[in-house]
Amino acid sequence: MAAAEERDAAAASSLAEFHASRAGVRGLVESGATAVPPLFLPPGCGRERSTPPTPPRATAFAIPTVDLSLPRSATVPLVRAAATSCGFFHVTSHGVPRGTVASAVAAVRAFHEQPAASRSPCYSLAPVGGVAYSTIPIQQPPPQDGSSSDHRAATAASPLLPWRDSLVVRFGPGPEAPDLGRLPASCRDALPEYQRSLTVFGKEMAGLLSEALGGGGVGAERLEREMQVEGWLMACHYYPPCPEPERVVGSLEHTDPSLFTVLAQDAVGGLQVRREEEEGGGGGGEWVDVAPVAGALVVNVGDVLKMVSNEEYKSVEHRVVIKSSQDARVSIAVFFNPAKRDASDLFGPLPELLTAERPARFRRFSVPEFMRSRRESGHGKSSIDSFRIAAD
Ligand SMILES: O=C(O)CCC(=O)C(=O)O
Ligand SMILES: [Fe+2]
Repeated sequence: MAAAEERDAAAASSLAEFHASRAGVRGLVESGATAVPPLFLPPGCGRERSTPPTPPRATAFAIPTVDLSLPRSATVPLVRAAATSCGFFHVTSHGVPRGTVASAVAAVRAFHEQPAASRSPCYSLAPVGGVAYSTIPIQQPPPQDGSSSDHRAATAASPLLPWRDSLVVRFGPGPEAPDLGRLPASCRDALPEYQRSLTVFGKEMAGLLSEALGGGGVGAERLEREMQVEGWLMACHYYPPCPEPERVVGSLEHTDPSLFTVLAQDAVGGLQVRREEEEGGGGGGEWVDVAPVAGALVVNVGDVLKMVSNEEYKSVEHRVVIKSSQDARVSIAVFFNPAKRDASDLFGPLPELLTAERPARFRRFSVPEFMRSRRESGHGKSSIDSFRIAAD
């Protein structure tokens, strides 16, 4: 066997061994690991190099805040300014009771911190009964030089794991509730309650994002009508403390495929967004921390809304770094996606946004087509390039 093939085979077998433990990254920490196994080291950041990557520059930048206790005449322009500039904002006075958020975050922590024997029956890379607990391998971006014709095969040959375990719960579609029977009692109560509360908040957010589009030309129900916005997919992340935090990634840089995402995070921190300097962004902007704000939820625009808004709104790259060798971090992301998912349900820039000066920048697409493109081209911002209409 050639050396490269041997390395790939060894990596594939350590990945299989890791999944077979069914205990996640937390299992490694519990077993007393003092060094990070190679599976978690991004190429160029430790596998071949002994020096750690340069940490991001500390920047005094805070994402905007939208206070929903203000009158609508004030919140709509605030949402517009935030979604068109940095694509990420904090929302306060959002109507989701503090206790509901705190109970959900505590329940997620409780799930991940129960003994391995209790959480391992849920370990699965594919959702069973709407529930999956696993360390989801990172799909790495394809090489820039186009040398790999089969990106997925290349990714499978050099697996990379995030320093994160996730409990993913799908609450819909359909009347059937997810099977939460194997989760601790705190999760069975707190997660559905949080999801119900977020559904109400998500509708309000969809209305605001809709009304803030096109400088007043699009009605508050427009997105809801077009896309039947739903918030059924909940990713409950747990980032264990890491003995070598600077060598791992909690989440590789990516954009969200959603219309928009709502994130609750505890006080540990680690989420970073890439600031884009100019329209279109060169991908070279600096990384800045989204410091946790007590009581606030984070909202970010996803790729689908970026395209539907004809790029008025920004879907910004973000990532998670591990800050601590002591504290585990918990976050809960709820993805608000279009409910219409058939190949015949086409979405594209809303016609009322299009003018001679600003013609459609994206062609129409269906959700399955969009998800396929994302699988093929990685989770970075280039995944929507295949829908872009070239400017003359
Ligand atoms: O944990 C976080 O702060 C971010 C999670 C995230 O970006 C995602 O689930 O898409
Ligand atoms: Fe994300």
